Amino acid sequence: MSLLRVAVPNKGSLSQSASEILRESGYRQRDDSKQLTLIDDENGVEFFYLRPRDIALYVGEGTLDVGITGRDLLLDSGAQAHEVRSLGFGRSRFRFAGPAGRYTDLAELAGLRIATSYVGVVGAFLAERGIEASVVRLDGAVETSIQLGVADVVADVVETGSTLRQAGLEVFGETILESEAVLVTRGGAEPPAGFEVFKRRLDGVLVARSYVMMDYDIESQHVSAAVALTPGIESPTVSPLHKDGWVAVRAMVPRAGAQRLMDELWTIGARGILLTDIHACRL
Ligand SMILES: Nc1ncnc2c1ncn2[C@@H]1O[C@H](COP(=O)(O)OP(=O)(O)OP(=O)(O)O)[C@@H](O)[C@H]1O
Ligand SMILES: O=P(O)(O)OC[C@H]1O[C@H](OP(=O)(O)OP(=O)(O)O)[C@H](O)[C@@H]1O
Ligand SMILES: [Mg+2]
Repeated sequence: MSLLRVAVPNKGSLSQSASEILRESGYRQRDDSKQLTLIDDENGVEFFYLRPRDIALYVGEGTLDVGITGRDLLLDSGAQAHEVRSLGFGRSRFRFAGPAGRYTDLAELAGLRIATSYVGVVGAFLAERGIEASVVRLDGAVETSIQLGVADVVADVVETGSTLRQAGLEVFGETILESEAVLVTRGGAEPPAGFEVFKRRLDGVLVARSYVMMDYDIESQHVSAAVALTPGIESPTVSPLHKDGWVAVRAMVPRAGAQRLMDELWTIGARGILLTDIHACRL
């Protein structure tokens, strides 16, 4: 059987979380950050640890079947790879920034020097708006380029904003793009063998991360009100209790807001309300 070839970020912000979700999905992952490839025979997958910036290119060329990278890096690459689903980690925004208080509107970019590591994203944005500006390509630490006189503004990934603040810079104009880690495959091609199982495993972990299992007991007369609050994914399980007139209800509920839901259930008479983590699932 041929192995599914999967690209995983070897360094940077996405690397650890990418390996984590793969581990939770039941795949082997490297223990040594210098390891370049790893074969997980039992699961029919070979992992290639690559720079996240290069991953869309390998997948777009069809050299590798699937990759985990950032949406911003995928768009920047211009590769023939496409986003299959977002993975919920490595969230950031791509923004323009300049000296605090200097600029307010992206129309002011005309004629300026813009430092960035994302030449593709910035070039496409300027072309779309018909703004003429020069782009200075840097590998990293772009925030320092203004102070050093090689650029007037920067376009970069912003997460907490603390790097910008430290450099005395401030974002201006609207957000260019919202990024997070994404799963990519080759655009327009048939999904490779083994991909459906791989994707279903990751989907299972993502659902398990965003849902919890809720159990409670309630008098039968209140069960429809309670079930309206906890409809579950398909439908909640309602089982009889030994105590007459009472039932036990079990349903998956979104993790966010689960505490509020417990308060509401209590108010309508539910008791013995329990929340438990789900580790994986297939829905
Ligand atoms: N705080 C962050 N800084 C940089 N990139 C981030 C951050 N949070 C999420 N990301 C995402 O990580 C990807 C950048 O990958 P990259 O390999 O450049 O990592 P990095 O965190 O910049 O690490 P390094 O600069 O050490 O290589 C992008 O998709 C970006 O949106
Ligand atoms: O908004 P923040 O939370 O401060 O994060 C954003 C900063 O983090 C990244 O830099 P990184 O540490 O990857 O260094 P680099 O510029 O050398 O890539 C990114 O390029 C920003 O500079
Ligand atoms: Mg970086």
